[in-house]
Amino acid sequence: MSGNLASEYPSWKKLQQLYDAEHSKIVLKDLFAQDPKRFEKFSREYNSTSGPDVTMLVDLSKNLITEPVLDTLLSLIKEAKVEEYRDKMFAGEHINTSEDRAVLHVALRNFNDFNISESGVDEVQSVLNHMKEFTEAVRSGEWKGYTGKTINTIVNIGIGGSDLGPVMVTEALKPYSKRDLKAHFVSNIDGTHIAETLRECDPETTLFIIASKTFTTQETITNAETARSWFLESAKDKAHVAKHFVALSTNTKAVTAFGISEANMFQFWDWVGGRYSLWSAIGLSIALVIGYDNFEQLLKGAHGMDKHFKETPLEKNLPVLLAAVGIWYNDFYGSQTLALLPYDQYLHKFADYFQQGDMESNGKSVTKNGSKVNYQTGPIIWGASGTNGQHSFYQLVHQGTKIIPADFIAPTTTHNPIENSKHHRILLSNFFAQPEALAFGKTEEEVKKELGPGASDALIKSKIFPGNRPSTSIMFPLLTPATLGALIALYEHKIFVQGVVWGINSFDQMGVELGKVLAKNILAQLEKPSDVVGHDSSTTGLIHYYQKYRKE
Ligand SMILES: O=P(O)(O)OC[C@H]1O[C@H](O)[C@@H](O)[C@@H](O)[C@@H]1O
Repeated sequence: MSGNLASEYPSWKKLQQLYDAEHSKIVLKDLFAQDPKRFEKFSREYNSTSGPDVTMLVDLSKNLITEPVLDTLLSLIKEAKVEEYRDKMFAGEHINTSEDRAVLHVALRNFNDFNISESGVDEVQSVLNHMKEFTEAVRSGEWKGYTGKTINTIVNIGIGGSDLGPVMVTEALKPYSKRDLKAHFVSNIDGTHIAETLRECDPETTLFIIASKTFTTQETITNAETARSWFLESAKDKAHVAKHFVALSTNTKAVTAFGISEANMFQFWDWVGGRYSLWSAIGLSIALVIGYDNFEQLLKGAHGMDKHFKETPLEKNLPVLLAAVGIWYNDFYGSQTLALLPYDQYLHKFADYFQQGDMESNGKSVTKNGSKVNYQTGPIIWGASGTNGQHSFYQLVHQGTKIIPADFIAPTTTHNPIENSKHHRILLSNFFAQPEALAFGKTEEEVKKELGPGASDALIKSKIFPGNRPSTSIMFPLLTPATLGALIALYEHKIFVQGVVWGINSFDQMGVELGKVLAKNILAQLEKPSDVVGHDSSTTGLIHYYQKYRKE
């Protein structure tokens, strides 16, 4: 994050030479045949050294790497001063230079371990205490709605980082949830989202959580106002809002102007980036659903990974290793994407979550110094939970023209061992089989043997799997709150490492601004065709079409 161009580091040049000279010889089938210890060499086991026990296996051996390649990637990471920038982050230095802010999501899950001095860090525990007290009051039924009934429904209204984390984690940790507390998440400005949600809510028993770091986001404020009007249609008296609306924000002024008292506001700080905020007050819906103690386990699991990232040498450091292989594909093989493929239904929102986490962080094309990069930065993140993806897009991953690096993620044990864990055994056999098929493929000879004499050449060719398609496999015993915390932190730090190497600022999001400004301008012109000025003919034509056919 020095702002240097990655392509100027000596190791970058060496990697290019290695790629040019070696990549056609990096054939997984041969590498495994030549080295019976390849798995031992390229897999790492993580065991937490603080907080709850978390173990995880990260197997990098099915990646298109050799020891010289990995060593050079690690040298690149050293040359980019990743360790120095990591320590700056943990020390609270303002590494988000464009916004002059510290980047301290790690302080939200620190529990007084690392010494971090930045204003607000000393308030973290008191907000956690407030969250604990509040969640316990709601979950126990002690917190009553305006007619004296207990709360049985929560609606988190937020978007981007104020939505995706809570959605992903509450889904992932459903086995720990209070099943009689229904949770909804409203994000989209499309009125359908709030309208359909409100249809399932009773104003007497619903708690609205307005989650917005800035408390100015158009979608969230509009949805919150709609929810308040809907609520007041029944409750009538504005004084009842206090029992049914709470806010999670850094903006006290805007929260109180909305009508939510400071007592019902859960604070966080400008050094918490939206896409890194599930660990903050933004996690209130998570704590309500899974209980405060489980929420704390999530934080502690993440802290264990923070410690690992901060204290482990590069060659054993999991976020560093994931970042290294990602750079190899992204910048030398020319891969455009990374697929996240959890073989766990509870993680079905994991790829959606890291779409924002990774793409909003590293979707940049100028360095911190303002130089245009001459290499690829953040990958396109996508994915689906197994085995659904297999019956959808895996065809292209196996036999298409692109190289699609993929992370396969699975627990050894399921929360739902129904039918004697039969489902889980089938699921995991797919989890093991897919990376194997990707890596080793199926040769023409094998296809011919299978089809027998007389098979047409075209049929034979269509059944060949080229193989040599890379993947990383991540396993852990069970998807517990602490394990999930560690898994999320693993990817957060991977993103950090890559951002530092690419010299970009992973912690601003200037790219979301332009469209917002244009939409504001257009909103003021929607009334009549003569108001539509200052646009290209396409935009004008589209707005005119809307004006002609709309019915309101
Ligand atoms: O929490 P807020 O302030 O409503 O922001 C919601 C989202 O807005 C923008 O899209 C970006 O800034 C995101 O990073 C952020 O998560």
